[in-house]
Amino acid sequence: MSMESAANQETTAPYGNGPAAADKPAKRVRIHHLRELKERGTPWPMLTSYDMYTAELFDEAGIPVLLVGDSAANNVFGYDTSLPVTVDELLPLVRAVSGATRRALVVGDLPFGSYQISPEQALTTAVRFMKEGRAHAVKLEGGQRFAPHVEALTGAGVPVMGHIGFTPQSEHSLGGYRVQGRGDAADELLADAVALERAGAFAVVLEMVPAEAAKRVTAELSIPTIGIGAGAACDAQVLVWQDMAGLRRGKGPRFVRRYANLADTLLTAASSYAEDVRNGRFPAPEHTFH
Ligand SMILES: Nc1nc(=O)c2c([nH]1)NC[C@@H]1CN(c3ccc(C(=O)N[C@@H](CCC(=O)O)C(=O)O)cc3)CN21
Ligand SMILES: CC(C)C(=O)C(=O)O
Ligand SMILES: [Mg+2]
Repeated sequence: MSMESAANQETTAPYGNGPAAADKPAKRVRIHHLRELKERGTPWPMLTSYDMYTAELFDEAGIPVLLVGDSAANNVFGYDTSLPVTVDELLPLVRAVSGATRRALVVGDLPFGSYQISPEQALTTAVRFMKEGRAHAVKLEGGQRFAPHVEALTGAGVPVMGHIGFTPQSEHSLGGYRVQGRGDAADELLADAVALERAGAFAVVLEMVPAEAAKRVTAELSIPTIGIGAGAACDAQVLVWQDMAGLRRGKGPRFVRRYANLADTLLTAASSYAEDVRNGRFPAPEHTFH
């Protein structure tokens, strides 16, 4: 089969738009590019994604890094915290996102319980994310105490993103959603960040930390910092996509800005469809076969 007819087959797939990866050869974002952006002082965006449609759109929008967050627990599966989500639940989502992107670096978030036990467990889980999920990198929560875990992964060729500050997998020991790294804790935050960089992490998420502490960490590290509720001095920013696009209703965390109101858009669409079916206005002749 010629390349052209193979491409046509993709575009005439019965569902979806076909994998974006089929259109053109991949020019995947590389980790050293993120470091260059830091050196140039150019902030970059990261979003979560958990499915092929959002992955394809965010890739097209030029989001260089997509995170398949363990926040799928809250934003896909409807759990009240991120703790219950499993590797087996996340892997198909990672696979969907990596399969739908051409450029974005896809990071899989290791869920609670899948890496903390030992560096060996971390590597076993990370290998599943890379092989079965086709992730390009993985993320894990924790600082100095997880340096051996990060080393085990980077030593095996798995790029690792760290995550410190407020770490949702520890919300019960942290006593809820609270800003971390205030006062004396800022030194500990910096020590955690430095330990992750030394262990070979390629970037580190700073979640809900004072802007001053994030600024200091960002200045001290040569790898990019990615803030969520960590101020404008970070090298990059991340939001959960349903918060960014207003699909999730309710007030939500203070660090969110809404760029659309998908909740209202979908509610109106579904209500109009329901009304049309009930009134006999859908389907119309053009939707009907004879
Ligand atoms: N949709 C969604 N957005 C997120 O940002 C997110 C998730 N889910 N799930 C996993 C974690 C949990 N996160 C959260 C969740 C809630 C708050 C929150 O309610 N924050 C309040 C209180 C802050 C405080 O008490 O200091 C806020 O006003 O920011 C913060 C982070 C961040 N992550
Ligand atoms: C909010 C980001 C950093 C995250 O860890 C997630 O979405 O799971
Ligand atoms: Mg997470």
